[in-house]
Amino acid sequence: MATAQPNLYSYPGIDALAKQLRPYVLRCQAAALARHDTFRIAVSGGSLPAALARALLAPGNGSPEDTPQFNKWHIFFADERAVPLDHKDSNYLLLKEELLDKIPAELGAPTAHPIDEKHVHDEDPQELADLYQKDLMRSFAAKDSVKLPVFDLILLGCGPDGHTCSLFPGHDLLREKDAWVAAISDSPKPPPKRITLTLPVVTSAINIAFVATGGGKKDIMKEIFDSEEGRSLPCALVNQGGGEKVSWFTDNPAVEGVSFPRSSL
Ligand SMILES: O=C(O)[C@H](O)[C@@H](O)[C@H](O)[C@H](O)COP(=O)(O)O
Repeated sequence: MATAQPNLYSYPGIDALAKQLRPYVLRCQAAALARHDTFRIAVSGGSLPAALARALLAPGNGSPEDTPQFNKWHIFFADERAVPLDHKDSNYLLLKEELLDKIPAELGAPTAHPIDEKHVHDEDPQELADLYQKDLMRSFAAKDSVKLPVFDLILLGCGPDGHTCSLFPGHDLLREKDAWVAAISDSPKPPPKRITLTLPVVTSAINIAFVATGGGKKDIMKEIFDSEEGRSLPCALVNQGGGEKVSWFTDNPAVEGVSFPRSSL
């Protein structure tokens, strides 16, 4: 378990947040391309795709450091709902509409890794999770040769109950140690059937970033950052497991009243 603290950044609003999220993501990109000439990331649903698009689709200064090289990106899903890819609840559809469809051709096209939609209507989403894990194995080498996939960056949201990915407070899935991808059939946030990266995969990433905005988040942010009782919340477990690899991009209303010290970039 990591000992160093996560970084908590706070900005006046979503525009200022997006301006800082962009160089953060692009620094992660540069380090990943230097390491293995590919940038492997995982993204969540909710408000995250729109924030990411606001950061990355803004005009840059044209320098290589400030330019997304999307043709080197492999985008996986931190969690996904067991619905067809054109369903309104699909995180893939959300990312496609918010970001993928809007990337100018000259920036190249990322390789997206959606779920296998042939299995979205199965009674049990386990097959969907197993197939997604196989997709990860193809990208991150066979599971036997690497214990866990190491993403260059995982981008997460924080639910009002402290969930992240589809890892919900008090759920058995939080104890999963072996699987890379797990199935859940009783998600408290609809729709109930989903797949999710597991906690060990999330905390093994080289960089982990949360985006949390709006006054609706301030109570749960206090629990996650300031209270003992909040230590078992999924977001707090990511903080404990990821330590200084974790960065929170928030706006001021989301962290109003939070005493945890702010970092600056
Ligand atoms: O597919 C999902 O349901 C999400 O991945 C989920 O974990 C989300 O990130 C949080 O619920 C925060 O959502 P907001 O960013 O919309 O608050």
